[in-house]
Amino acid sequence: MTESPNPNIIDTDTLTGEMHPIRRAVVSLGSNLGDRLASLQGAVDSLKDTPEVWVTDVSPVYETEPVDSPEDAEPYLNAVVLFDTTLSVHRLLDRGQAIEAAFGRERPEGQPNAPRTLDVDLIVCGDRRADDDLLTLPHPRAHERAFVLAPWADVEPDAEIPGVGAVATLLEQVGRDGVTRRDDLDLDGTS
Ligand SMILES: Nc1ncnc2c1ncn2[C@@H]1O[C@H](COP(=O)(O)OP(=O)(O)OP(=O)(O)O)[C@@H](O)[C@H]1O
Ligand SMILES: Nc1nc2c(c(=O)[nH]1)N=C(CO)CN2
Repeated sequence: MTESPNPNIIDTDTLTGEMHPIRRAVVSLGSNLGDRLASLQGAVDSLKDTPEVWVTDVSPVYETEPVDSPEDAEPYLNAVVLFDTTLSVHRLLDRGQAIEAAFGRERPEGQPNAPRTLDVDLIVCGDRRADDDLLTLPHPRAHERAFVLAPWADVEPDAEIPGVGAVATLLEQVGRDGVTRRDDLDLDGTS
């Protein structure tokens, strides 16, 4: 756990001049190609190295059956990362996509949910909502995905998806089929 800065700090987006209060954000990490654990750890380290991002919690790792994926898709490793940030939500999206690219993420045309070395999805950022060509917040499918809800509930049992509901309740509804906590695997959130 890292100390968060003064919660009253208000920072300024250098690009837009917008002011952003500090917000608590959650990203979901996924990998089902290559060295899956190394990619997730790389994403955690990259988030920790991001200015205006203060990582507070890294969830346990889950091995999960591919959802809505090609028939021959391999199992995923999934985890979530909680952090405080003064970045705008679009900057967070950009940062997530840059981290995906740095770990070899490819986007084969016409193949939704193709195997990927690394996926970084922004799940929530405080109670911020977005619905534009680039970004939907809260993430529109997080509430139905045990591979997001189970690791999130482990590190923040009273978490809420704003406008949707409590993560623990959503997880009860969705169930834990297809998700297995891998206590033999560990992400280092402290380095
Ligand atoms: N909350 C969000 N987090 C990440 N990407 C988002 C979000 N909302 C919209 N997007 C958009 O979704 C596009 C496709 O992202 P990506 O290819 O990672 O999807 P995916 O992870 O395969 O599928 P899914 O969105 O179902 O998790 C991105 O280019 C991005 O602009
Ligand atoms: N188990 C699992 N299934 C998925 C995942 C994922 O991270 N884990 N990501 C997807 C698109 O983001 C589609 N399906």
